[in-house]
Amino acid sequence: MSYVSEILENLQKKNAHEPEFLQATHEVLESLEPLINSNPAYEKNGILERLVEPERAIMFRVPWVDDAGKVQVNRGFRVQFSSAIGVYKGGLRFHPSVYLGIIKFLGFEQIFKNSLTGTPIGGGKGGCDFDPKGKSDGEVMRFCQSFMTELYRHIGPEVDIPAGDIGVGGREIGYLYGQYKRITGRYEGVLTGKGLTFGGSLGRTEATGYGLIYLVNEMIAAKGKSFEGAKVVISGSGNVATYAAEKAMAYGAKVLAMSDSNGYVYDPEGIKLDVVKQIKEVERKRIKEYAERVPSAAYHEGCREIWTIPCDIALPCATQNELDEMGAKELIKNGCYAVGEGANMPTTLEATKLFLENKILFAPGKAANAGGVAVSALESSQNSMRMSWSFEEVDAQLKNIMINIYKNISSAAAEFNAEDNFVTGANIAGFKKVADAMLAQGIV
Ligand SMILES: NC(=O)C1=CN([C@@H]2O[C@H](COP(=O)(O)OP(=O)(O)OC[C@H]3O[C@@H](n4cnc5c(N)ncnc54)[C@H](O)[C@@H]3O)[C@@H](O)[C@H]2O)C=CC1
Ligand SMILES: O=C(O)CCC(=O)C(=O)O
Repeated sequence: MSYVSEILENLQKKNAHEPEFLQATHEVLESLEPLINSNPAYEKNGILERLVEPERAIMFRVPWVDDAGKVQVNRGFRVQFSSAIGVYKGGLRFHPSVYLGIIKFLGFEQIFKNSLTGTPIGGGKGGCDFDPKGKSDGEVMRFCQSFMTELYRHIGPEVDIPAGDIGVGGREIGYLYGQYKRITGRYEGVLTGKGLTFGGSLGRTEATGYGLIYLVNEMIAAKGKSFEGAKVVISGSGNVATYAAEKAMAYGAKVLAMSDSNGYVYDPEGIKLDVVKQIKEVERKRIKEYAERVPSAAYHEGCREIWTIPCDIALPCATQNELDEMGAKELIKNGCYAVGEGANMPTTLEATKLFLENKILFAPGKAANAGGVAVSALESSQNSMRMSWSFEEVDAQLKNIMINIYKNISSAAAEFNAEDNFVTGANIAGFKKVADAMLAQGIV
């Protein structure tokens, strides 16, 4: 049995109840096989065994009192996966589906993504099975304060720097930051995605979505295509989806549809983003509202059918495994030529395989959505220097980082005889730097 197969078998035995973690590790390890086989030092030093086991996984009780005076208890997590190349860095997700397996898959992906950014940050992720939907501001604040009352002892600007993810935006980061400061008495860059009045970076809100478009633009330009006049379908209507839509439109694309976990809206005249922002960022309502406000749009129940809309470019920006084999078949049948993952692991393994077999240009999340964490790293740098850069400066650095990521993943793919397979390219390019740091640091 090969070294990689042995690791995969052990992973399966030890993590049988964590399908998302198994999916993420399988995808990475299988594509690393040629590199691993050509470098015996990786096996000799147990690089893969160590890489698939988090350095530390913290699980904790989060008690809080709701508006009716009832005590509620949620389960919180922080998985500090790898510090080989820098302090742990990765978002916090507040969603009822959160359990250890989701946080481990996200933390594992984060290791390679953070490495690809070219900035010195290790991989981590955290979250809670708390559902912010339908909660009052007071409830969200009390929950965040309780969450931080445990988390604060495990994080710090030289240790672990959390940020946002699903269900954690500016409001939540503000409450978390306030509680950290109150407990520790320290004003420091312990979180990113902060408000602009207390150490946040211009451009962080837009970074993941804009970064996705910068990377996809490079990928399609290499084949003589562009966003100008392209029909684009984007799932989700949160942070990543909104700013991906904004930049795609700025590049001349028409965004035909967006969604949330209940359904999608299709607007053949092109999505009006100011309406989406009002509904989602200000009123925190469902995407269904869009069709009630814009006459050219129609609402459809069920979010998976969004992929039946004919388009040139598909951007899954909502959540894991939202684009399956059925969706992939529809997209391919309707002439879609490029897919860029704004979300983390939104495409199932079977759908990814179909895209690659059919020569669809496919940008995997760990490369395509790395712009968010890259600008988080820029926010940390600004905090350390006690400086604030202009939007233009941050955006120019983001663009540069995304262009470099594209160059690195495409040259890694070519080097391993997998031209235009950016899944292999991203895994190999992200892994190399981490593995070499692990080799240099001994068995730790
Ligand atoms: N916020 C960031 O900077 C980064 C986020 N990501 C990833 O991007 C994805 C989206 O995150 P955010 O936009 O930050 O979260 P968000 O909480 O702002 O938005 C999530 C959106 O997805 C929708 N959604 C949830 N489940 C859905 C489903 N099954 N089908 C359709 N829509 C669904 C929600 O209704 C919401 O509109 C996640 O996978 C996250 O891990 C990745 C890199 C950075
Ligand atoms: O900005 C960050 O530190 C983390 C963003 C994130 O969670 C992600 O890249 O998935």
